[in-house]
Parts: sequence; C-alpha cells; structure tokens
Amino acid sequence: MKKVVVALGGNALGNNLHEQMEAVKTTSKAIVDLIEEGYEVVLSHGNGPQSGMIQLAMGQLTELDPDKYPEVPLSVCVAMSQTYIGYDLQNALREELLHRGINKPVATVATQVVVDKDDPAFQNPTKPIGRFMSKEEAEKRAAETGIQIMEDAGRGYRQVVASPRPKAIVEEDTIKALIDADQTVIACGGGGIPVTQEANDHLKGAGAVIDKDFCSALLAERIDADMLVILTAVENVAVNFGKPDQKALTDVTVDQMNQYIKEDQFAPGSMLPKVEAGIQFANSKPGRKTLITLLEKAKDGLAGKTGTTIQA
Ligand SMILES: Nc1ncnc2c1ncn2[C@@H]1O[C@H](COP(=O)(O)OP(=O)(O)O)[C@@H](O)[C@H]1O
Ligand SMILES: NC(=O)OP(=O)(O)O
Repeated sequence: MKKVVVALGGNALGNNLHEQMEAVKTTSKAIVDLIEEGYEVVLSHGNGPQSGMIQLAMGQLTELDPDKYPEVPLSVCVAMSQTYIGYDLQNALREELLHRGINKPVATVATQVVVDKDDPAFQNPTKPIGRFMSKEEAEKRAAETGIQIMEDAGRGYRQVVASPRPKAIVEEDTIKALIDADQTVIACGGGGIPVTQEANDHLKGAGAVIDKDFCSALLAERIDADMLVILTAVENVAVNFGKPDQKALTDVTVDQMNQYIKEDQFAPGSMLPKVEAGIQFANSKPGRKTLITLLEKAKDGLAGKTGTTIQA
C-alpha cells in the first residue's frame, strides 16, 4: 500500500466556522477517494488564517481586561487552531468513511514540533497569518499594535510572524502507532505547536507559526511515506506566475526547481515554501516524489494526470 502525507492549505479551509464546516466536506470526499484507491493517507493542514483569527480574538479579551485575561501566547493559539480544524476534519472524514461503508477510525494528534531557539527566523518574520487587509489598514494596524506586515502573493497585506524550521516531531511515535493500527491520522496541524527543548525535559511554547509544508515534509520523511501531496489553490506551480506568459510546470526535477528558485519564480510565504519542502522530501531518499496541485485534482494528480510533480 502506498503511504502518502497530504498537506492541506489553510487558505482552503475558509475564514470562519461556517465556511470551514462546508470546506471540510469537500476535503473529506477528496481524501476518502484516495483511501478508496488504496492509499494510506496521513493528513496535515495549514492554519495561517485560523491562527491569526484566534490570536486576534484572544487579543481582544486581553484588551478588555488584561488582569483577568493575560495575553495568550502564539503557541497556544496554534494549539487551539489544531483542535478547531482537526475536530471539523475528523468528523467530516468519519462521516464520509461511514457513508462509503469504510470502518476506519480517525484521530487528530495534538502535535508539538521542536524548533531551534537560535533559528534566525525569530529575527526575520516571514509567515503570513490572519486575514488579508488593504495596505492602508495593514499600515494602521502595524502602527497601532506593533505587528509586522507583508504583501502576500498579490492577494493583499497580512501580519507576518516568525516561522522557524521544524526539527523534530515530539509525538512521532504516537502518530506511527496510529498508522500501524490502520487509523487515519491528522497530525502536525498548522505546522505543529512550536516548542523549544529546555532543561529538565521541559518543552516551552515558542512565539511562531511553523510552515506546514516544511513540517509535512518532515512528517513524510519520518513515517517513510512514498509521496508528499501538497494541496493548495492552484492546479500547478507556475513560472512567470500572474504574468501574461505564465507557464504551468508538470514534471520537474529538483535541479530544475532549484534553478527556478534562483530566478525568484516563487513568492516567499506562499509558493516558495511549498517548492522548498517538495525538494526536501524528493531529495531525502531515492524514489520519493512530491505532488503540488488542487484539492479537487488530488486523485488525478496521484494518477499522474495533472499537477506539478517534483523528483530528484
Ligand atoms: N509561482 C507560483 N505558481 C503558482 N502559485 C503561486 C506562485 N507564486 C505564488 N503563488 C500563490 O501561492 C498560493 C499558494 O500559497 P498559499 O495560499 O499560501 O497556500 P496554502 O494553500 O497552503 O494556504 C497560490 O494560490 C498562488 O496564489
Ligand atoms: N502553518 C501554515 O503553514 O499555514 P498555512 O498553510 O495556512 O499558511
């Protein structure tokens, strides 16, 4: 049986609970299609919009009464987003599996991911989170609250936070045990809850949002997956993206992708981390491949009919 890690884009999960509950229905159909095809699927997901939404909501409580509601660290907002999204996803998957007569338990693992406290990313925030804003609104919020902002792939302005590289998955053995028990696992949501290793076995929450594509690549390596499948809002990675001569990429080697990176073909904070994570996984062992495509095209992409495939 082919083992695949499917990384689901946070921007495809909707901007509120209602949108998310609708989105996970479509997602579940696409994922159960793969399970029916015989793939062993491990699911991860983004949380960019959701972690920002939770941080904003928690911040409003603090503004109301800082003594009663002290500031909630970003690591806790990420933990909340894992359960907020995992809960909806696991319920929708459970329902879709049962409707198709497949008796397969689904579980979300609250996953902590170790980052290096000296990671230079802590000094250079690049991860867009929360809602999209106009330039004027973003600049006003930055001046009022001290947040850092960045233009996000032609879609508007967003807050940016530190995004250190994932080094180790604390709950790796739990995830493997659930896979071995033939359960469908949702893990490393939102790139994992960022923690640093401290003295006396203590794990301390870090103020960051790990890129879920890098974390999914690490997860895929650690569970010895055959393929990393990154599902996002475009069917193909493109060169000259957004320009009249835009060209979709289909089968690309790691060397070609590295050349395109040198040419600045992929936007930082959106497509660049996907391509870099895809290269990392494809390079980690002979035969491993990464597919980047649309959620609705996952089945066709795995059948080699569409999407962008990266291999060494
Ligand atoms: N070269 C490129 N090719 C395709 N898409 C690109 C490229 N550069 C930037 N993008 C943008 O990246 C987006 C995917 O990133 P993002 O929305 O952050 O991912 P996620 O689905 O994980 O939330 C695409 O929808 C597209 O707007
Ligand atoms: N954590 C993360 O990478 O989320 P998005 O995919 O939603 O940006």
